[in-house]
Amino acid sequence: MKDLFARDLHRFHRFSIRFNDILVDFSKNIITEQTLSLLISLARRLDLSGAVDKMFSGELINATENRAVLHTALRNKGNFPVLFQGQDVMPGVKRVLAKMKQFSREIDLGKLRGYTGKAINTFVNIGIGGSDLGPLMVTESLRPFARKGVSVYFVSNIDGTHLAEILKNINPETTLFLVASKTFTTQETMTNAHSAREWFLSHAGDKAHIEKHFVAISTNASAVDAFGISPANRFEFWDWVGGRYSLWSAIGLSIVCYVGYDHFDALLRGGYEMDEHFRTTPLEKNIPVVLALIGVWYNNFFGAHTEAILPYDQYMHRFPAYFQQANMESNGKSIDRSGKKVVYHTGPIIWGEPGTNGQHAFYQLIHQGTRMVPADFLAPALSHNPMGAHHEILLSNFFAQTEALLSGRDEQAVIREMKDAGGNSLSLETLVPHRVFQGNRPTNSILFKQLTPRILGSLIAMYEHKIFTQGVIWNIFSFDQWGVELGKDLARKILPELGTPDAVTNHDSSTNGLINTFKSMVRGETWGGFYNPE
Ligand SMILES: O=P(O)(O)OC[C@H]1O[C@H](O)[C@H](O)[C@@H](O)[C@@H]1O
Repeated sequence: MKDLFARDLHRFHRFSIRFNDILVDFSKNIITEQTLSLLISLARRLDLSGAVDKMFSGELINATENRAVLHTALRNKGNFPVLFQGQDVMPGVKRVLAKMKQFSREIDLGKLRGYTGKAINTFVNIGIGGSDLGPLMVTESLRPFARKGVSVYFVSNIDGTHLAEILKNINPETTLFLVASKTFTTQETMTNAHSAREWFLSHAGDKAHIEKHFVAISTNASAVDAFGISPANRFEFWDWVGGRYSLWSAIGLSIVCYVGYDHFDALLRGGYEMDEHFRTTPLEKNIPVVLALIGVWYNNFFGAHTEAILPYDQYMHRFPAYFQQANMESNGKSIDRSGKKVVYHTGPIIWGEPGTNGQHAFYQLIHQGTRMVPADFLAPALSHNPMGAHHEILLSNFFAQTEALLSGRDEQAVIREMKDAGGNSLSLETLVPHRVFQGNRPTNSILFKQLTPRILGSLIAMYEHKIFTQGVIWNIFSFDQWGVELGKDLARKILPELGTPDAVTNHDSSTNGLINTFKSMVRGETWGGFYNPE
């Protein structure tokens, strides 16, 4: 890469794209113009543009679930009709948005009141996976835009500790629970929702009060009824919204409660703007496409296993976790669209933490480890919390890290520096190889003006379309998630076994041993060695 930069003084201009208030610099990659044009030919050969049209026009591209993939309709600010099976989905989308807006107004006006007449000021989203990570990541990212005096909590884990710790902090009189589940059958969410309802009733007494304290967000009207939430308190969405792409739907209600409808609307606008960019920009200048192709380049030609997402913004601390689900659940597949096993690698492992924390934790491996870790660095030019030199220090680290990863530090430079610092010849010899940085480690830098709802919307949609593009290249179905089923099925079978006094013998010896030791620990037995079925 260093040579490529030396040979071409305009490399930054050639390999970066500006879109609204976002700059995507992909020049610090091991690519030339030829690399990109070959990768773009690959995308053309696989008819990426045709695939994009199919998604936006509501074809059943989620073939293994026989569903369309239309989360883009949820943020369709162009107001053009979006047909699904011959019917325009936009009137339904607008109806739900209007209901969310009205709900937001009622919060603003203090009209949303609990069973004792006090104003609701606490919102607890109960959901998991796509019904948790999206709204959680967005509310965290948009904290500077929060309504005054309002708090939001997220309960996802089936571990009772998650709910219990939140219940300690909230007042049933002023709390609204948002039960968010596409299917309304997810074990964790339904268990948490029932426990929250019991807790609420233990304070409020009368079941009639539930109406003021529970709303549901779901595609499953009858299950919502069965839970005891009235249709007036149900916010609907549709099968053509994938769980991990659903924050734009009514699943975003907790975002609306926390930051208000107008900011949610700006988030949708940002998403829409990126959709338009993705739909209409030639592949060479198309941000999600270029990022996707660069990802394919390392994944399939360099053997990179992972991709790091490193936001230099504390508010974005859940951004890597959100895209861990979006990406790994979408592209963690090994069967292609014709049902055959793929003969190449598909989705990478996604991980990351906010900078600069990561620098003091795992960057050592990124700089000097044996594996290539392509990394995206994201940072805002302006902080919401200007405080002394904090932001300049933060950004100096952002710039320094990608520069260090590109340039490294060779032996001569290490020796020079050590001599300048007065090292003796013995320490020179032993230490030099350890202090050399090879460099040539790829990064994308995504610099944006400020973390606003609109820019956040664009950044989320950018990664969504990157994932989509890679799914097309790898010829896999990105919108199903059959891989989460087996564990769920087995847990359902194991659950009743945990309550019986007898030892289990019907699993492999490890699983038997673990279950039986668990039972013995719960019974308070003293340690008697390993369980032996004989
Ligand atoms: O929204 P729900 O129906 O409760 O689903 C919640 C989550 O659980 C499933 O297991 C899927 O893996 C996720 O994609 C989904 O977001």
